Amino acid sequence: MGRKFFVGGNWKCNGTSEEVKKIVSTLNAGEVPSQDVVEVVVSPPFVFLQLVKSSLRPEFHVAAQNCWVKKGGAFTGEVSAEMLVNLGIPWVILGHSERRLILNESNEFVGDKVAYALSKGLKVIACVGETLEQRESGSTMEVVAAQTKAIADKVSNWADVVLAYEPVWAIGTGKVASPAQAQEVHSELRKWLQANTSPEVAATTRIIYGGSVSGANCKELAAKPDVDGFLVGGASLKPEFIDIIKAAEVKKDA
Ligand SMILES: O=C[C@H](O)COP(=O)(O)O
Repeated sequence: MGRKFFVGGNWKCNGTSEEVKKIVSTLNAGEVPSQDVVEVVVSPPFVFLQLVKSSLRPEFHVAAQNCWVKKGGAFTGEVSAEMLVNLGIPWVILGHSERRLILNESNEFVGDKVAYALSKGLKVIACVGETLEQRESGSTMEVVAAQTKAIADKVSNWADVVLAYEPVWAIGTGKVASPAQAQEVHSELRKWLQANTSPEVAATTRIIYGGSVSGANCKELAAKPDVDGFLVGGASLKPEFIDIIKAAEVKKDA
């Protein structure tokens, strides 16, 4: 199938330059599986992207946490896809639930952003996920399918997309989805891709899990067949991120 394990570290709105340097030196010193086995991408705030890019070990890559929905111009406070490309930033996270829920980014807006970023040559970590209320009302699949559809409607080439399933109730709460819960949604998302894009896209697109992933729970999650990696928040700021990267070995041995 060839889905290389993918571990993203989303640093969110955290860090001083001193802290960032410390995290980078921990990452640089970490013993991790080779890049044939795992792809690692860390996502510092915009202002630290260059610092991280220039000091991080070369086999790890960087991602921005957002970009503007179309060509740059009179959009105060925004950063365009063109700027990221110009600075050699290969990845961008789009549709994170913190942006969907706090900044009111709609499914369609996220779909437009993903399509525009891809058209400029960026690779995209596209996030989907349900709230606790939606899960409890039984609409998890309906919600994540609608979020994925808004992307699929505008995107034909999925080769540069990693789909991150991040249940909102698990983000930053310490309440991780069980491996079975993650597997269930990932498997349904893969079925959705099979039915609505193509069997090839379904078989090759990496679907990663995010929400309170830690050094302690990552191996069990990684053992599930449709969990192709992680998008890690809080733990990506800590040395245990190295242990999470090492969870890729679970797949190698599978
Ligand atoms: O993008 C990462 C997710 O929001 C997960 O964050 P967390 O690992 O702190 O729960």
